[in-house]
Amino acid sequence: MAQEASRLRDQDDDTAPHAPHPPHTSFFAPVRGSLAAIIGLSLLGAVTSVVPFVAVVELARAVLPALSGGAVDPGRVWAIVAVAAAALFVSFGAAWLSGMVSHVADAGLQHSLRRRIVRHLQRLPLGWFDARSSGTVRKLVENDVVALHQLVAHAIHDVLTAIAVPVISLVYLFAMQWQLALAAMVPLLLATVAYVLMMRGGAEKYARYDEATARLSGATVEFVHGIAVVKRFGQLGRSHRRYEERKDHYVGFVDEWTRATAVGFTIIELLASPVVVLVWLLAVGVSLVAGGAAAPIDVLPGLLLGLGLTAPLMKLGASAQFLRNATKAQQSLAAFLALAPMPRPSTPQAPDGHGVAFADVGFSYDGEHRVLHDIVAECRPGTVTALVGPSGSGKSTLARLAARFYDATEGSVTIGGTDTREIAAGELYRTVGFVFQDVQLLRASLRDNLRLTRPDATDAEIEQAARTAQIHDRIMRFDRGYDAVVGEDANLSGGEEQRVTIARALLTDAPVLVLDEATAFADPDSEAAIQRALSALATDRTVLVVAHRLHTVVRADQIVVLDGGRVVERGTHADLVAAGGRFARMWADYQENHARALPEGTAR
Ligand SMILES: Nc1ncnc2c1ncn2[C@@H]1O[C@H](COP(=O)(O)OP(=O)(O)OP(=O)(O)O)[C@@H](O)[C@H]1O
Repeated sequence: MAQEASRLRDQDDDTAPHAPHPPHTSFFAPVRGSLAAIIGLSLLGAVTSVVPFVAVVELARAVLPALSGGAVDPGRVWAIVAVAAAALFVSFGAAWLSGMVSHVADAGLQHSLRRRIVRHLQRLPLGWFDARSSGTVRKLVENDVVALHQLVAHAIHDVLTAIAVPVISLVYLFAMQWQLALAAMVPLLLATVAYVLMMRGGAEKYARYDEATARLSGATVEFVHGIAVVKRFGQLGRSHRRYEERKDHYVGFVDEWTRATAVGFTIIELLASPVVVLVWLLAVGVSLVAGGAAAPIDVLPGLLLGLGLTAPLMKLGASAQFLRNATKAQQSLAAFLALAPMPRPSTPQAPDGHGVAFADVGFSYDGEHRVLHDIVAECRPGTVTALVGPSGSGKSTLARLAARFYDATEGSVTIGGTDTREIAAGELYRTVGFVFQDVQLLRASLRDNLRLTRPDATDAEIEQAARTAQIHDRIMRFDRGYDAVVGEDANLSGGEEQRVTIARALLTDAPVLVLDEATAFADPDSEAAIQRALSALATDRTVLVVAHRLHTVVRADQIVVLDGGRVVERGTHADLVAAGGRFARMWADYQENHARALPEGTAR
């Protein structure tokens, strides 16, 4: 087990495993020794748990002669009692030890698995997180790992015991009195047949059950989360109806399944119940004795051990559910760990400067549909480049390539002349900061949120960044100022949250900044504040902004117009308007539609 501990440590070693673990085989490999010990101990526990019953039979044989005036051998009686006591002791000890070993192995396995998951998460392309909710990650780290816990810590021991005890008992019974042994098998076989018949099509039923559960939880989350939006747009009835429909579907399915299996379960319970088994074995035993096929003492083993044959069957049913969950969890963990990590450079290079250049960049998310074609663009340090274009033209995708959320499928993205694929991840994240539409503030103080990417920032630096991002005054209006906790006493509007993230980006000191839809939530007042904050960001930095509202890019040094994943125009606002092309038409439309919404002082 010391070796196992070191193997688990090796798996956790952040520096070691460039070599990926083969996903399927390696889950349990580090605890293989413990698993063997659990199996051995469970079997030992099963064998020794039968011994006291055998001892009772032998004790009866030893003392019965006394009833007919015969002599009892006290030495033999004590020997039997000693064996029974020792077996009981070993049986309990083995069960205890097996529980200990399995829980220790399980704790190590969970720890190692969680770390593997987290480490793998760190290596996945950032784009993977774009397309997934935190629920996906939570399911992997929590539910799937817990499903494996049930397997290692409980199911292996339970299943082995549930199979081994009846098998050992039957072997003993056949050795003692085969007719009664056969009779003892009857309830067991009938209950097994009933169970198999009842569970026919079980895989499909479980799949439908899982689907109904997932649909119901989806509808519940949608109903609860979206309640404000839904109410506002008068859709409460519809959302509630969807929830009701899914709840009815779920309840209907469970009801139908329960009805279909209720009779079967009752029959199994009856067949397995001690009273029924006892009456059956007594009837068979009495008729065997009456027919002269067995002596009364030969019936005793059947009565004692026959009773214990069917009970484990019930346990097996519950364990089967654990095994099913563990198999599914193992599959989803294996699929996750098999995801290709972002390739790491073998000899990382540092960028020389912080200009960003796209050279003949092509990109496809799925390997089939190209969303960017032959993009050539250069963003010089100290300038703002705005990406504009119709919805779906590839603006966000191009911006994300600069932050290496994904790697270009063709061509290259360079920062300071160095291909982003050749820059070490830490260096790249220090170089490129991003503020995306999906503002992520943690449930922590505003101060901690601001210095998230630069933990050593001083209070003065934090305040300076907040002032530049036009959010300092708002923060000071909270009773606890910078110590106010987001979501507790610091409740911010969408625009205010964005200014906090801009302040955070300012503090990061990243020389390249990628901003996507940074003004999406803003009202006209906070939008003007955000514009001032963005201008502050641009000083000495290379800034790439994905812009929807064209007035926000009037002052950009360069506007790159995308359409259908291609660059169709580029230039300053004045150049492009004068050229009378694609941008000029977009600008004219925009002015017509938004003229009244433009904040004061905006170029028109
Ligand atoms: N994670 C993804 N997986 C697959 N396809 C994607 C993904 N993200 C975007 N796309 C597709 O790539 C194309 C470009 O999308 P992108 O979001 O870059 O455009 P956009 O110009 O930023 O659009 P919008 O202005 O609507 O945000 C679209 O066809 C979109 O459906």
